[in-house]
Amino acid sequence: MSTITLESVTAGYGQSLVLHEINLAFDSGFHVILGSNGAGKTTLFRVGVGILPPRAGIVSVLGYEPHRDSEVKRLIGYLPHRPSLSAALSVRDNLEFWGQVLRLPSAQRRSRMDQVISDLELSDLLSKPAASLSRGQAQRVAIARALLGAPQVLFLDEPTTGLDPLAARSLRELLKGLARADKTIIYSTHNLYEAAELADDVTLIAAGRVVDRGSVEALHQRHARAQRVCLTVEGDPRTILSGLGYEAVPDREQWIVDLSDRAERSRIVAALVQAGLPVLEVRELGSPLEAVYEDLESGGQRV
Ligand SMILES: Nc1ncnc2c1ncn2[C@@H]1O[C@H](COP(=O)(O)OP(=O)(O)OP(=O)(O)O)[C@@H](O)[C@H]1O
Repeated sequence: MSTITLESVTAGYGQSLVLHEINLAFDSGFHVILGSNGAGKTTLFRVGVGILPPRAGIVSVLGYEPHRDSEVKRLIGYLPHRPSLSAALSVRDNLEFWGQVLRLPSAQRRSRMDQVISDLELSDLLSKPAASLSRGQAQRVAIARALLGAPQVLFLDEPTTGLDPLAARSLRELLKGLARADKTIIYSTHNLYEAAELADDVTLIAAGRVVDRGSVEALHQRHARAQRVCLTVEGDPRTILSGLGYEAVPDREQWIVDLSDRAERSRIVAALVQAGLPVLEVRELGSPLEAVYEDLESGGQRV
């Protein structure tokens, strides 16, 4: 049985339904959820951690129904979209308090606190009241809190939001290590580079429905049409390319070309070679998920 399963799950707020007939299963590894603002990612996370009961369908995490079995909440680490710390408490007391909520025995609480303080580089912040933290500092404390119980399952809703580039990188490395150590990580982000770097698989959500799921490569194959490439060519390719309907923009020794379709790559390379202009390199620019995302947003292929 998978660590997390959602079967025909429907969920929403008041009169409005947000998630429709969601069927998903996750095992250990890194699972990225992608979708535009309002697509339903945070709602999916709330259902997954048991804060929002589904209207219909079955949610199971580690064999429990999270909205019914409060025990499972101690086995799940959750970073909400807008994490709230206890403003008047220091960073240390926030973590200490959370360790008590999780009912960690005191020796384990101390060792886990030491671990997350080191992992999230919080030692200089421990005596500061949470209210005085910068946004990125508060985010690091909230992530530490989510990791405190060494949970088997992590739901992290845009965790790198507000982190500076080095803190974001060190968090990504930490989480990659956890995914390798058989944890199940459900992760939402709007950063497509980050998503492509981390994901074992990506779930695409639009208007509360799962529209596709797969590895970055598989999604790229299925969805990416337009492609921006960087060509390294011996000579000036502009005349040949303009004959094929493409504009080449010079970029130092290389040329940037926007292709309307991936399949055009081989056509332009063949035309250049035939014209006596050897092509030394064709490199796709940007994240491979960019074109996937564009296709998703333009209401492209649904599966
Ligand atoms: N507490 C709430 N009450 C009513 N409607 C809500 C509530 N929270 C979210 N919604 C609505 O549910 C829909 C999905 O919101 P959700 O926060 O799940 O999207 P999201 O994919 O996480 O978006 P974002 O990328 O902006 O964080 C939106 O239309 C939103 O307005």
